[in-house]
Amino acid sequence: MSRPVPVLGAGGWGTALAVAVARADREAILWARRPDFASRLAEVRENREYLPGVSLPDTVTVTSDLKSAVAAADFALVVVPSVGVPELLAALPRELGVVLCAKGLAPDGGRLTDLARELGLTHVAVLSGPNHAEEVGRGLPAATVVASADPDLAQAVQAALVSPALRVYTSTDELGVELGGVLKNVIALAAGMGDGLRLGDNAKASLITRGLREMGRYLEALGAHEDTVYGLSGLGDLVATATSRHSRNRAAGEAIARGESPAQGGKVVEGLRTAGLLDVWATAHGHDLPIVRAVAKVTGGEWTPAMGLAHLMERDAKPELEG
Ligand SMILES: NC(=O)C1=CN([C@@H]2O[C@H](COP(=O)(O)OP(=O)(O)OC[C@H]3O[C@@H](n4cnc5c(N)ncnc54)[C@H](O)[C@@H]3O)[C@@H](O)[C@H]2O)C=CC1
Ligand SMILES: O=C(CO)COP(=O)(O)O
Repeated sequence: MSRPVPVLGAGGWGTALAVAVARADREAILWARRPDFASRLAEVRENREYLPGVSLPDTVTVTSDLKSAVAAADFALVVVPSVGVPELLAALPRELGVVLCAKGLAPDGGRLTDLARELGLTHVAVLSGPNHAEEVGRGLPAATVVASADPDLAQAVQAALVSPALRVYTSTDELGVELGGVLKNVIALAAGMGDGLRLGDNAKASLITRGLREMGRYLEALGAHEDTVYGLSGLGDLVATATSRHSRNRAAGEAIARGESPAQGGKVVEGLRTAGLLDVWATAHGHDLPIVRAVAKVTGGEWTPAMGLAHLMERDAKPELEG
């Protein structure tokens, strides 16, 4: 019999993934950090704070006991926001496989997969794609990709999630899949600012296209497979996030452009943290990431959204395919 799948983190995405595991006819153990929150979720069977309207199937159990959650597992889905990933990984048994689902970076701006390996975890994978929790939780059709240097782990994760509602692909390009999800949040913030400034459909399409190009340049510089940026974790997630009413990153950008707080009701907005980390990386390594620069300056409070727009529109004219 297949072992239960621990899903560590009971926000919107962790809850939706636990439901997806149940839909794949596997038992899920949903771990929440706060005992009172876990008790309430176990009783009410609906995550009213982070994913309202989605009932937990009977095959999802809820706990706040991390040790027991992972005790019988081969691998766990790690679904807390990137700021919480280092502490959680440090508390896991070294032999456990970890599937990193956060779309953010480590505190030093590095990759979460590198951090996992530095902590002695050797079975590492990432899961990423155009996957709004609100839709996956409801069983609307979606596709995603699990990438790992360890093909057995990638296939085990695929088997634990695949169902008629969720098509799960595998990839060996862990770096490309991981960083696509990180970058697209920053471009989605810019798209939201465009929405807030009422820049129109041409601007949105141009931003997505040039954003994809920027993502491709960054991924290539770091050694990703050249096609990954055009896959689910790149183009797919960029379109889903930059255009969706569900996206917190897009909504945060829109709020900033309206002069409001970017906070999204206590839900994580990864791009706000990522933009500055990526801009520092680009400056240190001599890479030109103009959209990242504009978003970092605006979210850092140095530029207004209008100044960010001018930074992008008034750059030197050049051939489309050059950079
Ligand atoms: N919401 C979505 O549709 C998707 C989110 N993601 C990614 O998944 C990650 C988690 O996002 P969501 O579930 O949406 O977040 P959320 O904002 O819905 O919930 C965050 C959850 O993490 C908990 N948490 C916060 N800080 C923590 C810490 N230091 N340690 C442990 N738990 C902590 C909170 O109590 C809450 O339960 C993010 O990196 C996000 O980019 C990826 C795909 C889809
Ligand atoms: O990653 C996501 C969809 O694939 C969720 O995006 P937001 O974090 O912007 O809501």
